[in-house]
Amino acid sequence: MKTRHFFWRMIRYRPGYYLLNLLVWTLIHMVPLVPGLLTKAFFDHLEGSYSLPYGVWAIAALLVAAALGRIALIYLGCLTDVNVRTRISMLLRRNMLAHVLREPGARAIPSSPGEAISNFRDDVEQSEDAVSWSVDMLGLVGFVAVASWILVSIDLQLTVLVFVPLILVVTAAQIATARIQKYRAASRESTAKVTGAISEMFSNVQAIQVAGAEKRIVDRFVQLSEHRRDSMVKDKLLTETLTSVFTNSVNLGTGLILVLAGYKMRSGDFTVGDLSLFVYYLTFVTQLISNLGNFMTYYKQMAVSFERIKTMLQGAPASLLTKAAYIGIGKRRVGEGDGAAANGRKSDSSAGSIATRDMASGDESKESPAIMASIEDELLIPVYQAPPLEILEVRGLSYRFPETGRGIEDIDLTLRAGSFTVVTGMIGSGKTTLVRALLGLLPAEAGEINWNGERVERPADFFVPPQSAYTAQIPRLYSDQLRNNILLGQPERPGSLSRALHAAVMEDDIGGLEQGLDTMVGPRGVKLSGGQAQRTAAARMLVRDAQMYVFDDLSSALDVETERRLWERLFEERGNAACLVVSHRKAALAHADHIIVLHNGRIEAEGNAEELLRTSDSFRQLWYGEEVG
Ligand SMILES: Nc1ncnc2c1ncn2[C@@H]1O[C@H](COP(=O)(O)OP(=O)(O)OP(=O)(O)O)[C@@H](O)[C@H]1O
Repeated sequence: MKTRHFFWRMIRYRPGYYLLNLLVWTLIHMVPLVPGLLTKAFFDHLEGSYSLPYGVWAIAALLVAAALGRIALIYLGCLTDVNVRTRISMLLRRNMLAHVLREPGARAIPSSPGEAISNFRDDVEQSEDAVSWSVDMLGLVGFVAVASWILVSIDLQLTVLVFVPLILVVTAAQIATARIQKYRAASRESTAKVTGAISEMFSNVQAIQVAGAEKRIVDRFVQLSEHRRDSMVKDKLLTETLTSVFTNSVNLGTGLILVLAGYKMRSGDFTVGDLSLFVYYLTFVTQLISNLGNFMTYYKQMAVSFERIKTMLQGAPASLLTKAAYIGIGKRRVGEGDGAAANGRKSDSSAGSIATRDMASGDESKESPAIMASIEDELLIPVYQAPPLEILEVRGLSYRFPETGRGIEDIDLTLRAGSFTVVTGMIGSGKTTLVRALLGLLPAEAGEINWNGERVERPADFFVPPQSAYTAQIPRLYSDQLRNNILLGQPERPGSLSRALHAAVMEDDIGGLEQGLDTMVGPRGVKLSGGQAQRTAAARMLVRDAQMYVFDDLSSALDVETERRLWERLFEERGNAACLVVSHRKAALAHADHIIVLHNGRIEAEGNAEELLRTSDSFRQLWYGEEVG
């Protein structure tokens, strides 16, 4: 999609609001035609070349009325402009957010969170600015057309001189266009780097302190800020230089006209009223030129922002940015996820076909009313309930990180209901990548996943409760009560929370917290230990009754005894659910029906612990290495 299509689609989102804004601002820019003519009539009356029908006071009253009318219109224009701006920026941000939430979780944004914030904030604002400035054009061009016609009928030669600066300025702006884009891209990029560095610093304060790296980090921050200052100054300087070119070329034109008008007045061809009209209209022509320049600048800057936003989409069609959607203001319109679309998905889903569900959940490029849904509707997919798990088969699963070329290759895996499978291997052998690719948190490059023989087309949508639940290697807690961190919006069913807490071996920890489950935890609350955080994440997983539980190195922060209790309890409580566990600890390996040993992203050996101790060197190293360690 080209920038102009993006621009056009933003306008088309709420055409009524845009047209109203256009109308109001066209009137605002056209109204000054009236005081110009009134002023001319006034001076011509004084000079005696024209007689006013209702006298000088009527002119004064009309001038005041025109000024008041314009003030009222400008007030209205501010309201309509805010309405258009808000809707456009909310739509862009909403669609960007919906896209981020639909991307494979582990690669939802291609950059740092700080850079993503800059995309959400600055780049959206830039796009909104360009649309907002476009509404001035019609009124200003209309003003110039009517004013030109009036001025040409008075004096052709002088009128032409009004437009010479205009042509000069447009040419200058066109020449400077390439540079504006370059400087704007550089300044946006350097801003993103600074915000990225701030977010990294804030999230790694402890690591920086223990490494004694404060000075190095601050030096790097200063360097990035310096670079940003440099590129911002260039960007601003060029923008301001262009603005001054716009304004001053017209001022020069005004001077020329005044000189020429002086000669003409001496010869009696030109009245004081004519001069007042020329001078009055010229001010507004100046405004047109600088606004035209502003609009061109904003448009070019928007082109840069659009490119940056597109990189955030990671190859998804840019049309999804401007896809009509409900933004929470006013009434939902047809095709904006009025609930019917979501219900449609639900009923398709309840038919139980994994393939049907996939079609309904949508390919972004096939725009149909069914996918024109609000974020909530789009994310309401997990209502799907697959038939009870009998067998999950993974064939040829592959994923490589583009940055390092490392990952997993050609993985085959079978999980049966009630089974306990452990994935093990040395550090960096691909264990986490395997579970993430299986769950759709990374976009698998090849491979097939079948649930009871039926193909799972979109693992990211499918592998959520009640099909599966997952605990990541590094659990994230929110600044909220412990209870809410575990339930995460799920309604509390009688006994479910206490069962999950028991299975996750958390009762003693809860007893030790002054406010128990109501204790605030997370970044702004009580700091839990690594093991407590991991078990909170396990409880969060276990409170969701799932048919498959996936643990990524759950026990890495647990002592041996707690870990042993955890696996034992899990064994008792899991019912017929299948467990897929990433671990190299004996407590987990000893429970396993089946163990998969990964090496450099490939399956090196598999079997139970006894078999592997006989056949696999790597496995022996892992098994005995723990004892040595
Ligand atoms: N975000 C990433 N970008 C690029 N390469 C990555 C990324 N994450 C992991 N890798 C690489 O992919 C390979 C597999 O990593 P993975 O995290 O799956 O290993 P692992 O077996 O889970 O390791 P660990 O035991 O340390 O958790 C490693 O070589 C790693 O360097």
